[in-house]
Amino acid sequence: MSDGSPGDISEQPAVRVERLGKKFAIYPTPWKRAAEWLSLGRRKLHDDFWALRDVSFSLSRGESLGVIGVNGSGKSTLLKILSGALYPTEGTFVARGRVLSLLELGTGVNPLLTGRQNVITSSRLLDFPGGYAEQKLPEIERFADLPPGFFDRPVGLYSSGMLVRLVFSMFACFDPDVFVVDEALSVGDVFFQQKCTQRLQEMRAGGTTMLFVSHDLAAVEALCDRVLVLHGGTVRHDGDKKTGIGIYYALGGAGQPGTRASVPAPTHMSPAATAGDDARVPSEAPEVIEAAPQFQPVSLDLSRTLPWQRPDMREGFGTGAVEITGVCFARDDGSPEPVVQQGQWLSVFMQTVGLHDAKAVNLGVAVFDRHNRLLFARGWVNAGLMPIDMTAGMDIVTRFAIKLDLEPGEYTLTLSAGQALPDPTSPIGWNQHIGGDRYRELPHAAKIAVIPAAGRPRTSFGPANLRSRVDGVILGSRSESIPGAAPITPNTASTLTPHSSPQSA
Ligand SMILES: Nc1ncnc2c1ncn2[C@@H]1O[C@H](COP(=O)(O)OP(=O)(O)OP(=O)(O)O)[C@@H](O)[C@H]1O
Repeated sequence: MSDGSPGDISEQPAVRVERLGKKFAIYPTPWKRAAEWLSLGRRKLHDDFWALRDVSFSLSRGESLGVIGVNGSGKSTLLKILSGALYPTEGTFVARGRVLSLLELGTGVNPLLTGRQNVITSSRLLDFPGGYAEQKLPEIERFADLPPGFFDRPVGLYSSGMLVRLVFSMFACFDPDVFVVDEALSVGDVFFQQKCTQRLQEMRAGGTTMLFVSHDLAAVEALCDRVLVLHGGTVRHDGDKKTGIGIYYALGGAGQPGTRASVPAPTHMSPAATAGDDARVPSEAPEVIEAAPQFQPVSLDLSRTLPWQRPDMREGFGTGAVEITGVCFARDDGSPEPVVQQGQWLSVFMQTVGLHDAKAVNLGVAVFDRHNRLLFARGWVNAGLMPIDMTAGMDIVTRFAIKLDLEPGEYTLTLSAGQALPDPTSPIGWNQHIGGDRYRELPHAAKIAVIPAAGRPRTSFGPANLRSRVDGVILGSRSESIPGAAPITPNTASTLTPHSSPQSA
């Protein structure tokens, strides 16, 4: 029940759900449904199934709730009720203001109409005043950033990614009071996902209340203030994210994180890695069972022509004393595709040219995930290279070799030329933070991808494969004091002996 009445909405919860329940009738066969119908209610030939039971919570204006739970826990049922697509069997809910929902993306979009016509039709269906959609059209078209001409082509010709772009842009620009979003967003490419994350954060800051259903815990972390864990249709947790995510894991959630991304297949890659001081194994690290990349300083080989591309400069900023003119990549086999298997190295080459005098230039690269989270940043100063005074016409190529032991997916690179600041307290005399004034910075200048490592057992889960060790020690048999526990025998003890499959160090 959406309550569009004005009043002082800031005082009241934006969404209030009380003892909500949804019961489905499950018929063993279709004819039993027909037979029950023909009996005019005299015979009950179905089982009742409660997909949701006794769910209560409330959300303040501008709050963002992540709804998580294992498959079939009732997440979509809850959000469909709140979006008005399903009636509850019991309980009540109030959502103040305009509720827009991205659930089941594409429903409600007419494939015969163009993107532009769909925006206008949707605004009428949503009861916006005349002229509202026309006024929003430029913003929607700009945000969707469809390939040239597609905004005026029938939506039936769109790819799934283009459809996501259109529908998200339309609903985000329609300024909802309550926005219901689901995993549909994971369909778009990494640039668009980052744009969506940023937009959702702006909407939150502007007072939009959000309900976000996802199995993607990174998205929940990035976008939500609070987490609701559903299990078997009931609430298991309503509160802080960390506890909620722990409960979700304990209930068997996120069994296969991060394997959804679809990225191009790699060409052959040699197993040997290239240089990088990160390959050094700390003294306390265990023996490396997997053939670990060796640290071999490699001089920058510029004898061959590098396949420079122009970086994406659309979001660039800075004083302009230095320009970043090119970016290109090299994998271990020398091929230039920016796609590597998990755990392999990618060399990122950055070309920088001085346009005016620029003091103490520190050149750096940063890796961002699809939720725009900074995963890694490193520049000359971090790597122990001295910043350089650049003059007009000076041409510098930097290679950043990075071991991409990240979960499969797409990532973006930000390239920067900043001004390093002297810092007498730092061991190298320079402030090692990447922040500071920028001669030039190109956010999201290029895209890279990580794909699953073929034929290699997965040695960890989560966004990054951190260096780690796992030890097990049997202290003795306590099976008598633990009811139901199997006794520890020499056989089970032998399972703690490292087996021969490769492990990460
Ligand atoms: N129309 C329906 N008729 C019968 N059962 C249904 C119907 N819709 C959903 N269910 C059942 O209700 C339960 C909750 O479904 P729901 O789609 O809300 O789960 P979910 O948490 O969104 O799952 P997932 O993560 O797989 O999308 C499931 O057991 C599902 O089979």
